[in-house]
Amino acid sequence: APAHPLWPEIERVTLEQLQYARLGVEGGVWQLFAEDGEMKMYKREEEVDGLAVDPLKAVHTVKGVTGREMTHYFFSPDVRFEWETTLEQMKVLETIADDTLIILQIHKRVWPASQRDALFWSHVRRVPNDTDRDAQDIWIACNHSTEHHEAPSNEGKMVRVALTVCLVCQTSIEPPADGRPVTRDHLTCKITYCSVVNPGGWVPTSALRAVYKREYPKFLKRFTQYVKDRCDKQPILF
Ligand SMILES: O=S(=O)(CCO)c1ccc(-c2ccc(C3CCCC3)c([C@H]3C[C@H]3c3ccccn3)c2)cc1
Repeated sequence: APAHPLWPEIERVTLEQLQYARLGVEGGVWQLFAEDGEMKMYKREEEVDGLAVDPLKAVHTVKGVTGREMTHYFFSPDVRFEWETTLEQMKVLETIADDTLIILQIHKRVWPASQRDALFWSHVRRVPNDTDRDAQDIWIACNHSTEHHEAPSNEGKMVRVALTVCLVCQTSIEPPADGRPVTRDHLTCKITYCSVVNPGGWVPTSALRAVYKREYPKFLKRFTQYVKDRCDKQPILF
């Protein structure tokens, strides 16, 4: 494992997020707030210091792509502006490894909130499926707020959000009966997207919840469609 001071935290948070995502939406604590075809979005209403910090969990099933492809495009900074419509600026501050970056993002102003930025490490990893041997490996991408000397907290300029986000993907293959090669028609990717965003500064709770309700479904729908379009007619990456 790379000898970087953040590595123990990256390892711990990534595996914690994997377990958290795999809990699914049991227990009746999750409120379904948006549905679109296979995509179901749940939230829990929580406040920290009077700020709405509503954990979000979305489950979705996408045909024709693998978990490796889905998490690759989620992780890759090179394509982020192609699907992240709320992004204004992005800078890779540090490349810790080819699967681990530190990124500074400035998001567009989302009325009535003032403009915000996010500084986080971003990591993607394949996790062997420990429960089901003949299942495909699980892929996880995780973004978690961090500090960095090149992005000092803004001393009053921009509000910095704190976030922990994960995208966990499990691919299944329905093999063609007659032993023909596997094509994208035989692929199904089950996705769990989890996010906890602390807005970092005052936003009216009702307004923030309205923004979440509008932005998250749009975001996940657009992102998954982007990956399907990118992968269509391309060789499958397992
Ligand atoms: O999954 S990622 O890592 C993808 C890489 O970009 C991610 C996702 C979401 C955010 C984010 C950052 C700021 C806000 C708010 C807080 C107060 C005002 C802005 C929100 C809330 C508004 C919700 C939202 C959800 C989805 C997209 C945009 N907006 C979300 C950041 C990163």
